[in-house]
Amino acid sequence: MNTLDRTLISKVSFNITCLKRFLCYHRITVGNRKVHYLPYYLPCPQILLFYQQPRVLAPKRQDVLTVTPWLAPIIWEGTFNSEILDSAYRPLNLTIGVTAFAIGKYTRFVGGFLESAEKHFMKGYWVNYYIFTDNPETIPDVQLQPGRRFVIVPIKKYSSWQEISMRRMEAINKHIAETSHQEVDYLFCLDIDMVFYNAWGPETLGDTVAAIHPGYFNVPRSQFPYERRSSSAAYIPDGEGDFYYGGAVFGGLVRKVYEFTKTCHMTILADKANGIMAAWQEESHLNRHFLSHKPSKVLSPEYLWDDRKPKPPEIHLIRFSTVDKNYNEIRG
Ligand SMILES: CC(=O)N[C@H]1[C@@H](OP(=O)(O)OP(=O)(O)OC[C@H]2O[C@@H](n3ccc(=O)[nH]c3=O)[C@H](O)[C@@H]2O)O[C@H](CO)[C@H](O)[C@@H]1O
Ligand SMILES: [Mn+2]
Repeated sequence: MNTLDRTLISKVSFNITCLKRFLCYHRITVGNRKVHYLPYYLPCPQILLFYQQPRVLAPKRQDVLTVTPWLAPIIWEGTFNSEILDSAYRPLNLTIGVTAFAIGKYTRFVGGFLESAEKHFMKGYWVNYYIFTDNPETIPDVQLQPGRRFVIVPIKKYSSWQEISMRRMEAINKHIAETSHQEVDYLFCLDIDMVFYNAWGPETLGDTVAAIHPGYFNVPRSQFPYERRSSSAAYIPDGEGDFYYGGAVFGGLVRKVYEFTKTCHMTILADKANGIMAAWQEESHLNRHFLSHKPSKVLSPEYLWDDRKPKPPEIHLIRFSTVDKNYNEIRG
């Protein structure tokens, strides 16, 4: 038996255990030109999945809005099948980046954030964590799963918490331009005072992704804390607005996040030149931007919850949530 045959046979015995494969035959000629057919299996390009039929007249969720008026999906537990999504996204070999800032006392959140992300965030995908900090020595050494990488990005500390929060747009934008555009396909920009409790997977991937703030998913837009002064570049007049998005979660294709952070940084600088700071800093600018540049995917408050809030019946699964903290102590 020649080497080719041997490889083929070992392939057969390997693949026989794997059900989701195509059975094929290899045509080989041996010595006296006699034709043999050896069976072997190829990875099936369209893996057969068995799942419940989606029913046109039986939507999975009737208690919540699952699509925006501009036809972007709003992601809620029960509306998607992770297996189908994984079978579409896994073969793409994507790398997902995460930026999170740990400046001053916020370094204390890094351990809980990373440990929980290792359990729940984009399991089975390549992941790069970019932790921006003014104090690299205090960042704990968290054991990462294979295929996941941790990068410390040294950054200076601004004096006020408002400035620290707003300057994230500038720092992320610069980092994409210099480094991460070559390293990741998608990028999520997240607050660090948060913990993952449940799976965050490929259902969150989209060109531009925003998350509905947990404090305002059930109130009329007149009560959204948008910037209401017309002198600000983040101004949104009464009677306008879709959702109130949180500043703690946004993302998308890395080049879209580049464009988005660039615009927000520019509008923040325009306000600064006019001696004004928006009501909720960069979150106000983010909301202004997403009003005229609608996100292509919207994450429900499952993806941006707050530990201090009781869980209402519409929230079936809390995935990522703000940990309780003493604002006076930590920002002081
Ligand atoms: C849930 C949510 O949507 N949160 C937003 C909200 O308040 P938050 O109360 O969530 O803001 P925050 O105190 O968590 O600050 C935002 C983030 O900036 C970083 N940081 C801040 C201060 C500091 O001293 N060191 C430091 O590292 C850290 O990554 C933190 O998570 O409004 C902020 C702007 O006012 C941001 O838009 C937050 O994303
Ligand atoms: Mn926060």
